[in-house]
Amino acid sequence: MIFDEYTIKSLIRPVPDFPKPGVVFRDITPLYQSPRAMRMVADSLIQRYVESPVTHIGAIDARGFLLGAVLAYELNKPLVLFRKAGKLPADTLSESYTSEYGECHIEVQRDALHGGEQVLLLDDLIATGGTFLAAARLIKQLGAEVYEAAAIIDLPDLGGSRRMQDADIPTFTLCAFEENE
Ligand SMILES: O=P(O)(O)OC[C@H]1O[C@H](OP(=O)(O)OP(=O)(O)O)[C@H](O)[C@@H]1O
Ligand SMILES: Nc1ncnc2[nH]cnc12
Repeated sequence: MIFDEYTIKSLIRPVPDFPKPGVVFRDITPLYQSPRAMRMVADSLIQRYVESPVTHIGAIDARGFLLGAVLAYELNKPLVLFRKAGKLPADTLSESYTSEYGECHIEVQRDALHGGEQVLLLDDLIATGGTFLAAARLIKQLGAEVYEAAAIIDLPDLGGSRRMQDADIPTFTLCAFEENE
């Protein structure tokens, strides 16, 4: 299906002052409720990575799991979960980061990667970049590499995509919103 940025953006709802005053929350639930739009999103990502050397899909808790599962299924790759603190059993590695709403921790199981893997990291949105950067540090600690970090939405005013560029993490997003959009 041909990607139509206008359709995708029209299905992302700005919610002022959620979850706290001053934050414009970009709500993707209308997008997930549109099979046609979700097919556009999934098809664009599948096309982009189908011939790539990606060996693993890394999906970020929680909204990134939805995209991650689709991509892992379609590309027939193992799915590695990056979860909020305290959710993963067995031996884990943890990284802390600061998001738009506060201090957080993200974890991965130590035996999820063994070294040399090329990981496609997926999430719904880049804001400060804290989450993607923390997941990228975990991937590096396990001896693997981020092939690319991909999301549906970039919020460039929050500086995340610039921080990721500064950290040499290739980044791909399907659309962007300026602060006043
Ligand atoms: O670029 P950042 O500033 O790190 O922000 C982006 C992250 O914030 C949101 O997750 P959230 O922590 O709200 O969790 P959720 O997916 O469980 O709703 C979003 O899904 C990203 O994971
Ligand atoms: N503004 C925002 N909208 C939706 N999810 C977010 N995660 C971090 N910042 C966000």
